[in-house]
Amino acid sequence: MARIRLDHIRHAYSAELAKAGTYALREIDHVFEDGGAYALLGPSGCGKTTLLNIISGLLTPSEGHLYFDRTDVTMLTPEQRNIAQVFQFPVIYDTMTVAENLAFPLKNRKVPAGEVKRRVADMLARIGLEEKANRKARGLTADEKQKISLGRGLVRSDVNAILFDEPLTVIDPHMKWQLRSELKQLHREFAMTMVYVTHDQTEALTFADKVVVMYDGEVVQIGTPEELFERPQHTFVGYFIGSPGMNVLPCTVDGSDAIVSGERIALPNGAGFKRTGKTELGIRPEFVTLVERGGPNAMPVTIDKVEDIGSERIVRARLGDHPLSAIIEEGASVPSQAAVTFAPHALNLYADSRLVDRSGGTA
Ligand SMILES: Nc1ncnc2c1ncn2[C@@H]1O[C@H](COP(=O)(O)OP(=O)(O)OP(=O)(O)O)[C@@H](O)[C@H]1O
Repeated sequence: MARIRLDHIRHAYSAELAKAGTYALREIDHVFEDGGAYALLGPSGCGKTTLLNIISGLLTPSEGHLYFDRTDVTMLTPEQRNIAQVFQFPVIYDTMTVAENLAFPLKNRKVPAGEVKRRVADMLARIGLEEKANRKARGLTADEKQKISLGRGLVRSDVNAILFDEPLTVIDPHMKWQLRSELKQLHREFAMTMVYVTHDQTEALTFADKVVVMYDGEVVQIGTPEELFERPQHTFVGYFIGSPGMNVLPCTVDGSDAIVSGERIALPNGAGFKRTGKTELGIRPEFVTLVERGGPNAMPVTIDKVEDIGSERIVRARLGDHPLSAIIEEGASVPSQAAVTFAPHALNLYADSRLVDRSGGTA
């Protein structure tokens, strides 16, 4: 498999759009390591499919270069790039049997018959279609057809990468989990380079080693699920990952304190910096504690509502004029004169939406 390097890639869908400065991808300069499982995650229109299509060769970028290992593949066709693709909807041959569909990409590449038989049998078991191996694909459900598509994508071992574009959309919800586990297992066994587009955070966080969060035509962070949770590099990542997302509170900075609605909050790293742009303090609801007013560092809040979500409750409150969510345990009491404290280690400071690092600069 291959290491994929995106070298200063930009893309506008027409010369007019480029002239107007409207780029679907504004600047992508990243490396996807050989054997890594990456999920491209972001809201509708952020550029995930555009980026995937540039990797597959369905689109040529307006600017920049794409490398598979050391080979510049920017101008190569999808066939020349030797990749496997799985799309949102099934792409299979209806007149072939399930087994013939799986064997097709292998026979095309002149894989010896014994090897084809072994790999097809293995894949049939993984996608749970052994009993339908000799049935024509035509009569199968959409769900089963998409499993064949997945199988066809995964059956080859000689590809540079396997690209998935929202492949589980048509799959029944209870099967999704099983197929995701199967993908993960295959990735572990064969260390395939996988790039998986989704707008579903659960799907991204359970599938990928590294999640590539995209926002408005840019990659705002590439990180493990833990990194995205603990240190969102951009306020969008904090807001998009987690349920509810990170609280983002407008603030000013005075020395090593942040000031939110007149409340002074000591920053953990004492990051003192002078800046005239927008500054915000990020704190996840998991690290906001509800307390009685009057205690040390307690900041008074107004509670709007408390939502039950099974084993926990979400408290929707306001700190001054700013909405603030806290997660508390199911049985925990909500003080009538409520205030909050923030766990110091979980405070993140942002300048113009980017995380301020320990030296006071932005990521
Ligand atoms: N063929 C096209 N012509 C012009 N603009 C396009 C074309 N395809 C996509 N775009 C625009 O490019 C931007 C990125 O689109 P893209 O489909 O890559 O986003 P996405 O993150 O995959 O969204 P979704 O999750 O809805 O598929 C959007 O603003 C979209 O309107």
